[in-house]
Amino acid sequence: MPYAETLFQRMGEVQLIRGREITRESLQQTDALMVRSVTPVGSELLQGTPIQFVGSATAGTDHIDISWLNQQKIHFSSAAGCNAIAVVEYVFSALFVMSERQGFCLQDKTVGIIGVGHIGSLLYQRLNALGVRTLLCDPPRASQTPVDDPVLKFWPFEKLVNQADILTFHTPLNETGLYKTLHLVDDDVLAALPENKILINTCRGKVIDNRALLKALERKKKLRAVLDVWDPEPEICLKLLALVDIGTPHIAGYTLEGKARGTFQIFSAFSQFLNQPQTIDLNALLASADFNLIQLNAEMNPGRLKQLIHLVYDVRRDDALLRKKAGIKGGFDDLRKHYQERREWSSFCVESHHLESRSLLQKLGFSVSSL
Ligand SMILES: NC(=O)C1=CN([C@@H]2O[C@H](COP(=O)(O)OP(=O)(O)OC[C@H]3O[C@@H](n4cnc5c(N)ncnc54)[C@H](O)[C@@H]3O)[C@@H](O)[C@H]2O)C=CC1
Ligand SMILES: O=C(O)C(=O)[C@H](O)COP(=O)(O)O
Repeated sequence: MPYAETLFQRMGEVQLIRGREITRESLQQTDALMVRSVTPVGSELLQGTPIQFVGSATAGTDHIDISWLNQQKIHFSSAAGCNAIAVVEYVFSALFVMSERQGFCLQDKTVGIIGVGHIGSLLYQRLNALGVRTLLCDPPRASQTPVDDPVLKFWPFEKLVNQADILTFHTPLNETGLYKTLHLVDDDVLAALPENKILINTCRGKVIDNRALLKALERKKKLRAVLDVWDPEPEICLKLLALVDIGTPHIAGYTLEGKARGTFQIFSAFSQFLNQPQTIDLNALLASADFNLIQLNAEMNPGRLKQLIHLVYDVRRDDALLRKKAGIKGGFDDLRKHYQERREWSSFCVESHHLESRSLLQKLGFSVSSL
């Protein structure tokens, strides 16, 4: 949780504990608890502790028993949308790797986005800017959007699965309920899936039944998978890793900006909870990126865009490291803890003579300037 110590010590004494090692005993003198996704928070951890505030510097909240916290009148705050840009940039990097390996052009494919919240809508915007056809599926939003809304058309899951060539998942993990996402992709969905689909999962491992996916990939069905999230983690299924095209250790959201925004969001919520609101400029705290200026001396085209995107972040780096370390005990967590700094596209300024190239890059989220 970058900057956590610097920020939270403005409010009191800070104790740092590893996320998987927090115990009830260690919280006996603690007023507020700030976690990330690896710490389950509920009665087992907090019953009998003086905790009054819980913050999670993450977008997902499935590790938090929110209804128990509400019952106990423990204030909870998470970091909605903090790492949406990071996940979208990860998906772009993976899409370009797959297009190169499979020899297709993204503009000839249809991308189905399942879950159109912070991440899904930004992905939709950026794919649109690139002229890639997208189909959207988000039943909770569809139930609130007027059916005749000309801008947003939501597809039922089964229909979208058939129509789209690439399926990318951006839902929360809902274990039960009307909008359950647990094993949204199961044996039945995989059996009915037409050939040559690409599945990308960057939301939660359990949204795809990993046992069913392994079986489908073993049957050598013409199916491709990109997995950042696994069931289980951190000791992932090595057989599954061997069969996916790209496998990474739950780092899709790990840009420095994304993580820092998470810390800032819960810090800001905590300072308001204490009635001591604070104004802090995130950009003033972030160090400038190691590289931040790129000169584009030709007009932007798909090949150059792929090169540029992989220059900034190439998902194959994380895939190679995971394949090397996943079999070693603690390897998955180690890669996450010592993650090599990754920056968002906006931290790179692309200089170009071409107005159209600059306009496209700007829509995609790069900073631009004219040469
Ligand atoms: N791999 C990583 O590092 C990261 C993973 N995540 C995961 O991605 C998830 C999505 O993140 P955000 O877009 O920020 O969340 P969000 O809450 O902004 O959006 C989630 C969207 O999914 C929709 N949804 C809910 N149930 C659905 C269903 N059954 N079918 C289709 N859509 C459904 C919601 O209506 C909402 O629009 C998070 O909950 C988290 O689990 C988020 C950030 C980083
Ligand atoms: O924000 C989320 O949701 C995520 O999945 C996180 O980015 C994952 O990172 P950790 O919280 O496990 O460090």
